[in-house]
Amino acid sequence: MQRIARISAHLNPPNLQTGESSSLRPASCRSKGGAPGFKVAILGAAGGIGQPLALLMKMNPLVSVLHLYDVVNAPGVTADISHMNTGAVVRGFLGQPQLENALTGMDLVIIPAGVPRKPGMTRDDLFNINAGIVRTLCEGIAKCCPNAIVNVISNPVNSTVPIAAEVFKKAGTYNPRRLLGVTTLDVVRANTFVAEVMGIDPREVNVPVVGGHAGVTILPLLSQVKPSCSFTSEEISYLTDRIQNGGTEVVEAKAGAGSATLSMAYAASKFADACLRGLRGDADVVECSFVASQVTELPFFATKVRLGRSGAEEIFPLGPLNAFERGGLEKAKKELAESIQKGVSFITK
Ligand SMILES: NC(=O)C1=CN([C@@H]2O[C@H](COP(=O)(O)OP(=O)(O)OC[C@H]3O[C@@H](n4cnc5c(N)ncnc54)[C@H](O)[C@@H]3O)[C@@H](O)[C@H]2O)C=CC1
Ligand SMILES: O=C([O-])CC(=O)C(=O)O
Repeated sequence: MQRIARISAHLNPPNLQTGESSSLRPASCRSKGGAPGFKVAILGAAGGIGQPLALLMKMNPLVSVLHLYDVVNAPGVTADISHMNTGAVVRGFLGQPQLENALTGMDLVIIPAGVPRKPGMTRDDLFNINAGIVRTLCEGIAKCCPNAIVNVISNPVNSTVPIAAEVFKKAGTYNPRRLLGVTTLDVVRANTFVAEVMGIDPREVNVPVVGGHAGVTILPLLSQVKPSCSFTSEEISYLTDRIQNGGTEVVEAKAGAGSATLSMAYAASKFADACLRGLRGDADVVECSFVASQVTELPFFATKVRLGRSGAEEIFPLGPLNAFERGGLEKAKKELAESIQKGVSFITK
């Protein structure tokens, strides 16, 4: 049996369309579906974020089936990832005709599809291309896996999440608990930069970052850092600026070759893992996310949320803010209101 498997690996190259091994493979070697767990799809899986994210999700023991969808290169990425000897069964899907098969039966759909920034661009400059991509993908989700949890990574998140919500409303499948904008990278950066300033282990730091995911809408609540720290006003100004502009720091360092991909894949996999632990029924799974919210007068806002079997089951209030943070909140809300409206109008106009 082992010998047959070894020989078949040489004789049966992966299917060029899907990256799965061909039907020439002996029946005794058919995939049995791996360990029990959740079914996860990554849309945009061949991209800068998609590839390392696929790697990390293939390593996640909560994942039993991993679908990798892209409009280019999905078979190659799938063939490569599928050789990892971890539990998840990997299948590849290439191009729009295969979108529905990629989505059918999924518990969690992660969307890093779309163009990234180049130096000099804002995230909003990506709207014209990425809005249409997110709309098409969400139409597929509404049709094929309307109960899936959806993690939106594609920028501008402040607009793409409202776009997704409007697509789901139109299709009659909208459940605000299940639509989650991924802002985890802001928290990951905040934890790292605060730990550097304080000279402590970044794994022990937790900085709530609220608002949205662009410039001044990224609002780190340094007064609520755990373990509790006190900062000088110079440190507050340095940290706030570095956290708000962390994305631009990477875009400039990559000098035209894209934006954050590796730290983002780490952040997306951390957030997806939290969603899966919530789906499994674990208690006290709390992460920041950009969600439908009544914490402010805006229809969407990022705060800490508790993730459970039905998605974002509890949305936590902002907590006490100091004067600096209250000022930041007003600036964040002004820009967020416009970005949210722009996303809504893209579908409803
Ligand atoms: N939420 C966040 O914190 C972050 C968001 N991003 C955003 O993530 C997005 C992706 O970034 P990268 O992976 O670096 O870009 P990339 O260009 O390397 O990869 C994007 C992938 O999406 C695919 N794609 C394009 N149209 C598609 C469609 N209709 N269906 C499926 N796949 C499609 C492309 O073929 C490509 O493989 C960008 O919009 C970027 O701004 C990036 C970093 C952090
Ligand atoms: O800055 C960008 O364009 C990508 C992004 O959202 C981030 O790295 O936070």
